Amino acid sequence: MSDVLDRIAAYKREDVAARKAAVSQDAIEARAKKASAPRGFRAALASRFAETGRPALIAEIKKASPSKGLIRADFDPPVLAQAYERGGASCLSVLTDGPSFQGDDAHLTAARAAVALPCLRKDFLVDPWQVAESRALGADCILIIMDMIDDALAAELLAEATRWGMDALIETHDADEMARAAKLVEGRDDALIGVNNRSLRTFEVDLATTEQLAAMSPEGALLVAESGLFTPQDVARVAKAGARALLVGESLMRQADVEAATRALLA
Ligand SMILES: O=C(O)c1ccccc1NCC(=O)[C@H](O)[C@H](O)COP(=O)(O)O
Repeated sequence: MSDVLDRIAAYKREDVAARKAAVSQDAIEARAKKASAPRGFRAALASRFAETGRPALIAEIKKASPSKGLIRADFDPPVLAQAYERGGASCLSVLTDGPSFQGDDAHLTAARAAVALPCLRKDFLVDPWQVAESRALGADCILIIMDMIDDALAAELLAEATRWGMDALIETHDADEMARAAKLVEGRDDALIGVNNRSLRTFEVDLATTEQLAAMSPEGALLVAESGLFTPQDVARVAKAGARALLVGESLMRQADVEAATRALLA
């Protein structure tokens, strides 16, 4: 039986085929060219880390997930984006996948318009066409999930992101994926490598994943610890392992006062 990640990949391929049939490559590129200029996503994380010596926060706008179901009923992306910005986030991550996360492309455009922060389009990319689509929506960074695609497609997505002036967060979860990611960014000085503490196949979360993989992260890459971060102690643990940025969704999304919770997590 296929697991969640395989099911997501399957429906994404169908969805993208339908989107491409409706909007050609030329048409999506014309839209991408009209989008507001990319905001430096990696640069924002690097400069916050350089200023404070502490990991910078990528705060996630996440309504629901396959592992947790509904996370936040009172869900207003621009209001949440502003609370995150006031609370000290350096960047946003906005889920745009509908079937599994109750996300929407409009969440990204509305959140980005409400703040000055760079935004990651948090979605499952299985076709280079989606990179231009992401830029057309205003995204400043895309996500490349190594577990979901082969090396050739990962290289194409990364090249497309670079062509559009966007950053790419390259997500890994085990040693093999980290080795593939390191090869992918060989010779680059702008790598942004994520370690997801959650298995996207079993949903098991373990912060030891960051501790184990950090040492394998290529030199010069900015390391992002993703998922399962709830307390300042969790933050200190992944920082000690070498994380220079954090990607946090659920623990902040569950709080009534998102701005205060963001401040408290970073305190
Ligand atoms: O969150 C899930 O259940 C999930 C399931 C399948 C694929 C991806 C999934 N999440 C994406 C993420 O990586 C997280 O949204 C992100 O790292 C924030 O995690 P958290 O702080 O634990 O909400």
